[in-house]
Amino acid sequence: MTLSKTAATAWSETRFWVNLLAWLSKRHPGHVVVALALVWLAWGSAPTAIAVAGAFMVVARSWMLLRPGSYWRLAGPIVGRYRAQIARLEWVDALASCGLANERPALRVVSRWPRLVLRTRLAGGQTIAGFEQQAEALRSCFGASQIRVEPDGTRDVRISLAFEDVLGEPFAATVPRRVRGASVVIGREWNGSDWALPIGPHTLVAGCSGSGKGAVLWSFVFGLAPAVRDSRIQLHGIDLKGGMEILMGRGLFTTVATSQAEAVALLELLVQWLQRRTRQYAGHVRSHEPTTDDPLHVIVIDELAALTAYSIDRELQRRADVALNILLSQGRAPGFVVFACLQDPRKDVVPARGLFTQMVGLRLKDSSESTMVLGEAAVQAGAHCHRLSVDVPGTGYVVPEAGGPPVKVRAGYASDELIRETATMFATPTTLSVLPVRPEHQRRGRRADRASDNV
Ligand SMILES: Nc1ncnc2c1ncn2[C@@H]1O[C@H](COP(=O)(O)OP(=O)(O)OP(=O)(O)O)[C@@H](O)[C@H]1O
Repeated sequence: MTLSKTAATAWSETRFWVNLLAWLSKRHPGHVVVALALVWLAWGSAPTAIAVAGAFMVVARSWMLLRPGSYWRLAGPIVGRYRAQIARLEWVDALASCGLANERPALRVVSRWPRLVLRTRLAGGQTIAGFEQQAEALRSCFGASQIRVEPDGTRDVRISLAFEDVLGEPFAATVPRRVRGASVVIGREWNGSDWALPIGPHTLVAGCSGSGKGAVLWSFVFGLAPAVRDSRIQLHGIDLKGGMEILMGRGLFTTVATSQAEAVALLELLVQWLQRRTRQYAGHVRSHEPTTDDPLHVIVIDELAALTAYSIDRELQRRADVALNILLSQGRAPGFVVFACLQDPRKDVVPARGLFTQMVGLRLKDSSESTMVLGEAAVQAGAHCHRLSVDVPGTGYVVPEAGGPPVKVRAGYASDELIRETATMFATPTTLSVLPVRPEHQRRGRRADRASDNV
């Protein structure tokens, strides 16, 4: 823990005790007067009392840092009770300062710990969207680190507040023993629960350089690794940054393309497989079930723009675009899924952006980029990718597949050793090499050379 973090924690701890004292004085003034009177009477032994109190605080803090699990099991419910009381006291003022005041602002505390979950009834003229728009203001009123606003039935709104930032400290990526269900665990959500990413939809992970796209990519690949070893999933990697990222886990990939010409050959081969499978399935099967004979093909692309925008060879770029669009628009049902990472989400860089059905927004440059990736509603509801700090790589926002407000998430850290170990342990039994395509202009050049040699 850095010095600044320790100072921030100490400051928040002090604020907590001062607030608690203020609340107790408001709520139980008699008890506070008696306690102060006892302290005054015991003033003669003040040094002992101060030493005991100091020792108590040091022990409590060390316990919290060294054994957070057991500390919060004991302290959590007490802290939760206190926060619920503070929320009750501040509720009316908070609503008023956020422009959400109403005549009967009833409040129900649904749960106190580890999150404070509040429920209130919408007054006439109020909407869920109104609360969503004010989510950020409500969050700061309660001094929470995270907030989530969602409908609860038809007339109530549920506000969940988290005070500890569980995503603040990095944690290691995990490799499961088997793939369970149709999603893989990538990391943690804002409230400490698992962040599971559905496998089926085409996924676009957008984030500027150093935002931690690699962590999301490898956590996704790790989640699929057991099915890769069993041949129920085949991974195909495209890494036009010379293979620096994907070749680290080469053993997991059936094919890898590290040049534009290889990438086009690979994508066009996959389109052929897709079309063959679609013909086989026509009239019999409507959605693909992965088996060893008919595996799910997952195409993992490290920097999508290198394929669709930054190539000097226009013909190869056009062919890559066409093949990618076919995979994105027709691939889901016959079992071809694209997972791509990207630094610059502008439409002229990635024309096929709209064909991705699942977006992960990591740290981005400005609010317009956050809107491009997650949509206006998500940004209004608090998905501020452009405000994420550089100190928390791998952190971002996702919009749940089932709808609802955006969720703050963080991917587990994938070290080079873990990538290599996983690639060895779960290596695919099927590897293929792709022969790079030769663009038409090169072939024409060759033919012209041969013709001039013959003259
Ligand atoms: N989840 C994480 N937890 C802790 N550290 C992380 C996490 N993800 C990434 N990092 C660290 O952040 C740095 C940048 O990560 P990474 O290379 O994955 O970013 P990137 O978005 O892929 O960048 P680029 O586009 O430039 O390749 C690395 O030093 C990495 O160790």
